[in-house]
This record gives sequence, C-alpha cells and structure tokens, in this order.
Amino acid sequence: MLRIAVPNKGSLSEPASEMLHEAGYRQRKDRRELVLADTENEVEFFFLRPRDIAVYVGSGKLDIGITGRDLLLDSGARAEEILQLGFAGSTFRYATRPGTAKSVTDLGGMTIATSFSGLVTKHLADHGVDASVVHLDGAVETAIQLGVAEVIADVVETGTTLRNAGLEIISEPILHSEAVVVRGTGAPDDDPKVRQFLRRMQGVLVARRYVMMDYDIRAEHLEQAVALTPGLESPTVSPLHDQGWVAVRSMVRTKEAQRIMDDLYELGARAILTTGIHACRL
Ligand SMILES: Nc1ncnc2c1ncn2[C@@H]1O[C@H](COP(=O)(O)OP(=O)(O)OP(=O)(O)O)[C@@H](O)[C@H]1O
Ligand SMILES: O=P(O)(O)OC[C@H]1O[C@H](OP(=O)(O)OP(=O)(O)O)[C@H](O)[C@@H]1O
Ligand SMILES: [Mg+2]
Repeated sequence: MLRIAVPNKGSLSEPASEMLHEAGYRQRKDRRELVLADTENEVEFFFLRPRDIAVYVGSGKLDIGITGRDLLLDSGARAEEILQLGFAGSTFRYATRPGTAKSVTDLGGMTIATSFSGLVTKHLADHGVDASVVHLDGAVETAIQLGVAEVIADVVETGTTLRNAGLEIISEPILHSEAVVVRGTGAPDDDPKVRQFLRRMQGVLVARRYVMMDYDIRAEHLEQAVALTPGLESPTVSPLHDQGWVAVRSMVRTKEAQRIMDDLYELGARAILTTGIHACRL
C-alpha cells in the first residue's frame, strides 16, 4: 500500500481531494474521516493538517503527501517537492503600513509577525537582516493594528486581505507557492507505486490543460494548419473520401483553443471541433 498524506482542512483540502478523485482514487465522504483505505488502487490516505504533512513524509512514516511549497519550506522537514499541482497558487510577501519600509534591508530592528517563522527567519538571515520574528497562528494582518508587530509576512493571493487592512506589499516575493507532491529527501525515485501515482496526477493536469481538436482542411494547407496545432508529439492526419481534404486531430492548450480555431478557420479549415479530455497517460 502506498501511504499518502492529504490536507484535511484549509485552502488545499478540497482541491487536493478533487484532483485525487479525478485521478480515480476513492476520497472520503465524511470530513471527519482521518484514514481511508482505497484497496482497489492499493493506496491509503491519511488526512492531516497541511502544516504537518511535510513532517510526516520527511520522517519516512508516510511515502508521499500533498502540501503547499511554502509549508514544505517552512517546516524544514527532510522532504522534497516532486510534482507541481497547479492549484493554491500564491506568493509569500512582507507587508507594512505605507511608509514603514521599502525593502527587506529596511526591516532591521523591526518585529515581523507571521505563521511561517521558519521561512521568514531564513529569508532575513539570507539577506543579513537582524529583526525579531513573532509566530502567530493566522490573521496576522491584525498584529500591526494591535501593535504586536510593524511588519507581517503572509500568503497573498489577490491582495484583498492586505488592502482591507490598509497594508502595502514591500519588496519582491519571498516565495511563489502552489500545491505540490512531496516525498522524503533522497527517497528512491524508481518506486513503481509512486511513479504510477505521479503518472495519474500528471494525467489529470494534462486533461485539465488540454482539449482535443479535430478539423478538416484542404491538403495544400495542411502544413500551415499543423504549424498551428503541432500537438504534443505530432498530429494524427487521416485521409477523407474527398481526396483534396484531410482530417487532423491534435491536442491543444485549452487557453489557446478559441484563438487557434479562429486561425484555422481563416486558413480554410472547417468542421473544427474541440472535446474535453477526461483522463490520459502521456
Ligand atoms: N488565499 C489563498 N490562496 C491560495 N493559497 C492559499 C490561500 N490561503 C492559504 N493558501 C495556501 O494554503 C496553505 C496553507 O494551508 P492552511 O490550511 O494552513 O491555511 P489556510 O488555507 O489559510 O486555512 P485556514 O486559514 O482556514 O486554516 C499554504 O500552502 C498557502 O499558500
Ligand atoms: O490575497 P488574498 O486573496 O486576500 O488571500 C490571502 C489571504 O488568505 C489567507 O487567509 P485566510 O482567510 O485563510 O485566513 P488566515 O490568515 O487565518 O489563514 C492568507 O493567510 C491571507 O491572509
Ligand atoms: Mg488561512
């Protein structure tokens, strides 16, 4: 059985379970369930606090886990990222009241409130800045209003929380984060169970990012059309009954599909269809 840690709460929990479900794994129906065996797929899921996941995986008690890159790095656990999952994207940044500081080097002597004290302590040390770090569990924006700190370091997605608290971002992001799959540092990368799990998750990522595009085109325009839809390897080209025409089938990025359909139409392609991909192995 492959033992996998999954976030039980917070921003990562639902999208992680949704992705696992799309990858064909059983997921819990009751949010209070802590362990779930998916015997058909030979996997056991442990629903844990997102912050603890890298610690469990780093200790070797669990094989792999889903967590945030920021939580992984903050934990200092002996775990490493092996796949980016494309959800829960955020930056991790310093913020203050306007006029307090402009860059990380201005933070010397100040107090910084954060739920990610491992990350912040390391970032300050890397920049040679001597500042105090106060660890809080969440809602750190209020620490400035209440005079507990002059600066905060926190997760920023849209920036709304900071704006509402009258704070402004200073300096470049400390980190760009997203949900990732982690395993113990130095764990063998030829474990067939882990490889199969990663292939399934990659299959979901591709199915989410690509659509299948079919169209008919006059044979003399085929090369130009294929340049627009090169596919992942090479498009499938099939003869049509009318010898002047061919049918083309190719995967294209969902985001680019409408523009490509316009360009293909201009080129003379007709019967241009896109269909969703439910699952795949590349
Ligand atoms: N607004 C957000 N947008 C994107 N990712 C976020 C957001 N808030 C938190 N995260 C990510 O979620 C992870 C933190 O999960 P955690 O469950 O500890 O906090 P949370 O999602 O804020 O939940 P809660 O505050 O409800 O306990 C981190 O990887 C962080 O980057
Ligand atoms: O940039 P935004 O789109 O506003 O999102 C970022 C906010 O979302 C999270 O807070 P959450 O609501 O989870 O509260 P918390 O501080 O208690 O974690 C995070 O800690 C930030 O405060
Ligand atoms: Mg939160």
